[in-house]
Amino acid sequence: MLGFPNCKINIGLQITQRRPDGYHNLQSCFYPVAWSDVLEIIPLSAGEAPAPVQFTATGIPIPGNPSASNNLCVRAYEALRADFDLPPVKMHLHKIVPIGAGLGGGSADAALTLKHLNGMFRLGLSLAQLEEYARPLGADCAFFIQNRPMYCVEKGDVFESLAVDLTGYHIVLVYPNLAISTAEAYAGVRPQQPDVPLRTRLEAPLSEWRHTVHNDFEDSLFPRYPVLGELKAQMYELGAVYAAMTGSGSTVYGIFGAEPNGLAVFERYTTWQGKL
Ligand SMILES: C[C@](O)(CO)[C@H](O)COP(=O)(O)OP(=O)(O)OC[C@H]1O[C@@H](n2ccc(N)nc2=O)[C@H](O)[C@@H]1O
Ligand SMILES: Nc1ncnc2c1ncn2[C@@H]1O[C@H](COP(=O)(O)OP(=O)(O)OP(=O)(O)O)[C@@H](O)[C@H]1O
Repeated sequence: MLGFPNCKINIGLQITQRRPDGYHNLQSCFYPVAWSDVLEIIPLSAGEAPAPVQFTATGIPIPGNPSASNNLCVRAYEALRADFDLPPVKMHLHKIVPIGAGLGGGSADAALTLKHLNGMFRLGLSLAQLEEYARPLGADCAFFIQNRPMYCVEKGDVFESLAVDLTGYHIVLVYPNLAISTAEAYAGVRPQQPDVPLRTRLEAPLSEWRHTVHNDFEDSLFPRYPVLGELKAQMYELGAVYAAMTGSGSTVYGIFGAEPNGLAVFERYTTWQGKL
């Protein structure tokens, strides 16, 4: 089975509280974007399989993950195998979405692995049950089970509906070839309760977001990595209706009414553009 695990952006991100488990409570709109990896899962018969899962990867090298068994796709398989008599499989991941980029790419790979295994082997798991398997794999992972725009709270893995529809808008993403570790980014923030909840700000027209919808990680990361603020300013110079950094960085995105001219300013970086 072949699939295309897509990434996400965060539209606004308020970090409200440090939790006793070391994680942080947050409020954010998670929005799927079609920049994707490629994932293939093929069932094997027991005779052809020396190990339950044979994993290979190509494309962008996955840092800090030299052993295939650490890959989130393999961890997703193992999570299901703990509860089901899964046949052995061969998995190949072609990595395209930048890593340490605030795009949730690894979480997307893991979520699609859970969904494909559920379908291929008729495990009969509901979306809510798949989300339960996703949560321990990463705070972003459960979002990708339903993979639709949602207001995410707590660790980012509890969902509320939100009437934000950006269908038809054009998005440009720029990854400045700078990986930021999620844990390091969280260590630099000072959580606080916002004056106005993000939800209220997102319910106002998109044209107002520029002045109201904020990603709290920008406060600590923009001074440390000036390129991030420069990219955001360039998005507005090109005519973005809204621009921001996604998640814990380092990708910066701009939302435009139509495909903008002048994207050559980003040519030394890794970019992607398309329709929302
Ligand atoms: C920045 C976001 O992408 C926003 O969507 C997510 O909060 C990050 O989620 P993620 O990459 O799936 O995070 P995980 O792999 O679960 O956690 C990595 C590390 O980030 C920190 N972390 C993550 C999520 C969260 N709500 N609070 C945290 O403090 C913790 O130190 C954790 O050890
Ligand atoms: N399939 C995978 N894709 C990407 N990273 C993976 C994968 N499997 C395991 N990892 C590990 O996860 C780490 C990347 O996690 P990190 O959360 O920083 O990035 P991300 O998944 O690209 O998304 P984000 O920056 O939004 O959190 C890598 O250092 C790597 O060791």
